[in-house]
Amino acid sequence: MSKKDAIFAEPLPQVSDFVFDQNVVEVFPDMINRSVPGYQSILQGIGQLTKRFAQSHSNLYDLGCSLGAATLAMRQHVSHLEQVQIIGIDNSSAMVERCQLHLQGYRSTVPVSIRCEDILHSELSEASVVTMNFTLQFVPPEQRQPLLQRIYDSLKPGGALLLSEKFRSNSPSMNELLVDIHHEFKRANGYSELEIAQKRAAIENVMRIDTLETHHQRLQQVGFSQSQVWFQCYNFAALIAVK
Ligand SMILES: Nc1ncnc2c1ncn2[C@@H]1O[C@H](C[S@+](CC[C@H]([NH3+])C(=O)[O-])CC(=O)[O-])[C@@H](O)[C@H]1O
Ligand SMILES: O=C(O)C(=O)Cc1ccccc1
Repeated sequence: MSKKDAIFAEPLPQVSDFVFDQNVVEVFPDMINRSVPGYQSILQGIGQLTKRFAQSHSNLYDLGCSLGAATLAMRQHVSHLEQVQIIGIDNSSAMVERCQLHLQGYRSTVPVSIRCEDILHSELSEASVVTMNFTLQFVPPEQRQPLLQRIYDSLKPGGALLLSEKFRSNSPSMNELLVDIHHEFKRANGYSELEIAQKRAAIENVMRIDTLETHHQRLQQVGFSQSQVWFQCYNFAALIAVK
């Protein structure tokens, strides 16, 4: 059981930019489950889609793997394949260390390696499935297209990118509605107004979110022939793009 997230529970004199440090690692499962609507459903879908798109003799990547939740979801669905390995990458050493410990608690015949690297500089090759479950939103906006281009180039024909993101609506009033019902979801999960406000202030400089239209356009620009939202709850969505 992970500890309860109380990172923003007390008033802070100044809210600093959010970082994935040891304090966040300790509460991460509780934080993500109480903050991201549909997180468990998305993990289940990542498992299902991995089963369909993973190929023998290929690499599967989990970019921004945190504690390896998507890595585990993927791994459960590829044991019938030959010569596959899963590579999880995260640039937070605290996350990577805890992820490695966590994965030791599960058994599988599918090899997994977890690397502490910046995904902007990782080598990607021979991929059949690349998962970015709420990671692209932390990449500087101008780096997103070059990163997606490298992902596209690393994919084998028929390979897929599984991309989950918080998004904003083009319409200010519809955006306000989605943000508001997401905050209501957080309140229902026990976060106070203060926690919601301080988290928002901490994250606004580090998490720059796009519209779904921008995501679809960018995926098309780098070469994906098809992209489709397969899950949405409030302002959170999961897309698949196929090479
Ligand atoms: N440039 C980067 N290079 C590597 N890692 C990065 C980078 N930028 C951010 N990260 C990492 O991306 C992760 C984002 S969390 C992903 C959840 C997970 N996918 C899950 O399925 O539970 C989502 C969230 O907390 O909102 C963090 O662990 C960062 O260290
Ligand atoms: O914590 C929140 O309320 C957020 O919106 C941040 C967030 C967004 C997407 C994944 C995890 C956390």
